[in-house]
Amino acid sequence: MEPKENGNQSDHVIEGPTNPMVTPLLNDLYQFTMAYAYWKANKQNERSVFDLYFRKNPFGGEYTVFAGLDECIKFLANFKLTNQEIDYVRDSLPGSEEAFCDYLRGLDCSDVEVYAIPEGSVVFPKVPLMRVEGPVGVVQLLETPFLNLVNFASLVATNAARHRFVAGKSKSLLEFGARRAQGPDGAISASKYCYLGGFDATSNVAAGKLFGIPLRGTHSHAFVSSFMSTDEIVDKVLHSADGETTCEDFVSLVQTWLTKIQYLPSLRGFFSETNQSELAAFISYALAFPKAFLALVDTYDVMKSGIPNFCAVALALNDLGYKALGIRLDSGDLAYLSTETRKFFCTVENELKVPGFGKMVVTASNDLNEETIDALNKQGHEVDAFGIGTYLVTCYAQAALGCVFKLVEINNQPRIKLSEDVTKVSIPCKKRSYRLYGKEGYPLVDIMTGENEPPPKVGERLLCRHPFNESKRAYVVPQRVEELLKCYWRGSADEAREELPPLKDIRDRCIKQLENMRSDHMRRLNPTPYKVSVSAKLYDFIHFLWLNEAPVGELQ
Ligand SMILES: Nc1ncnc2c1ncn2[C@@H]1O[C@H](COP(=O)(O)OP(=O)(O)OP(=O)(O)O)[C@@H](O)[C@H]1O
Ligand SMILES: O=P(O)(O)OC[C@H]1O[C@H](OP(=O)(O)OP(=O)(O)O)[C@H](O)[C@@H]1O
Ligand SMILES: O=C(O)c1cccnc1
Ligand SMILES: [Mg+2]
Repeated sequence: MEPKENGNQSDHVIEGPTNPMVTPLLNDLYQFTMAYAYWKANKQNERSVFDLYFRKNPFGGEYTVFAGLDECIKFLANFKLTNQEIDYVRDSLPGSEEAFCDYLRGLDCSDVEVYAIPEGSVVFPKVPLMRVEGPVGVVQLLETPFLNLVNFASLVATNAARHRFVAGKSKSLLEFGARRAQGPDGAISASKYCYLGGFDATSNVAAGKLFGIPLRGTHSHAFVSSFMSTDEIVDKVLHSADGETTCEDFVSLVQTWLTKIQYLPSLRGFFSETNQSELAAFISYALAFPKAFLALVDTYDVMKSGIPNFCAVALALNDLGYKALGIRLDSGDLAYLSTETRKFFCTVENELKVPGFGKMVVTASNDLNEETIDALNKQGHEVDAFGIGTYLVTCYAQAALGCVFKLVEINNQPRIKLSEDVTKVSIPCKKRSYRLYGKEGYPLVDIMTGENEPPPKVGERLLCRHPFNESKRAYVVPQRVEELLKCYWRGSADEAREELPPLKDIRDRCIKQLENMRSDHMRRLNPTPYKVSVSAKLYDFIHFLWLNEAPVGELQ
């Protein structure tokens, strides 16, 4: 097939969502109830526009990472109810007419359009992340699945981005959450979106296979405590890295090194007998993975056993031309232990003249989160990599993002949802949104306009108004204008639309955008809110509609 007009369109079929449980029935009953009632009222084909957006940034921050779009498009492109599903819906709507089943049978997304902000973008409250337009009967059925696909994805991607922010660019961040995640989809989604939000790797093998995320891992305490003594090691042979020499008894070589370290002038008296079952475990791991030796050093005593044992094995490997990778700490005071470990490594490097030994990787894990990493930074530490599970993947600090899906127009008539709580009032109309950049290259403000208003122009002064607060407004002269909503679906996979980029590209976009935010929006304590605004025209219209729709009270 030839590429279509704009050249950035993909010709292939869009595969289904990652999770086969994502079907049209992954929905709230009321969406089907409404679909039936729309159909009964012969309204099902009325052209509707819905906005998907959130109202407040999570984790006490002032930014959010948008994620989940790719899965929404995959869902929509394959939206079709099976006969069994239709039978089940009919049985769930007592008294529904058989002809409704024919309607459901014919339902697909060939008359739906989706405009969205590119996945991996930094986004802000009230600005539509997605604008979904189409026959109200079918678009109503997209609400719950879309919210399900976007809410956790964006929340966990933001959580990952926040962990990255506090850890710093130079640290490796490993997602270790599969065992603690909320079920299988919680685990797979967390691995995918933590990578998107800036993690480097996952321990989750299925996620590695599904999404090409780099896999990383160490070993557990079970492996260490499964060994009793070095007598268990039967095959002690290890060939050198270049294959030219053979060490017949690697165990003895390690033991010789252990004695040497013990008597190093600056380590004399530092440790005496180390744990021999731990030593056996380390030697066995090294024999299995001589090119990638690492060790969990806190099973018995980090400084008196784990670290000396690890160094003895690493030095023996070094004799044979291998470079050990490093250690993992999983308990205790991680600031103190990582610093002591680094000192030990540097002493070995200097006294035994082993270049690079002091630079081995120290990985830390154990109930880590933004706060503990921040505390470690303040104390000073020597951790190079953080392995993070529970707090990251369960989004322990905030349970949900709270994205909503609101009707903003039907049959070309703008609609508004009023609320006592002004933050819950929806912004009506089919809109366009733009990000305006200032002189220093940072984004200054997002602005929403009516669909037919002329776009903001570079160098032209523009009034940006707070959507609900009359006194809050500012003139902006943008140095760059970026239209935020792009077309991701226009009825079929063959119509001109944005590509669904590979996960790695989405991650790169996310990292780049986060780096380009002004630092006061990003700081953890009392960050400055990013401004979200509407054009003067849209402001006036919102308030006109508000007055029109709100009944006037009568005092008695
Ligand atoms: N220097 C530090 N500053 C602040 N928090 C730390 C520091 N070192 C470790 N932590 C955190 O303190 C908590 C210690 O938890 P806890 O007392 O359960 O573990 P532990 O006793 O070290 O190990 P175990 O898992 O064997 O019980 C963890 O959340 C860990 O991330
Ligand atoms: O602490 P998290 O951030 O969730 O990271 C994952 C944890 O999983 C492992 O612990 P394990 O399952 O062996 O349990 P334990 O640490 O509670 O003993 C690992 O040793 C980490 O401590
Ligand atoms: O590879 C690891 O070290 C790991 C993986 C999952 C959970 N805890 C640790
Ligand atoms: Mg643990």
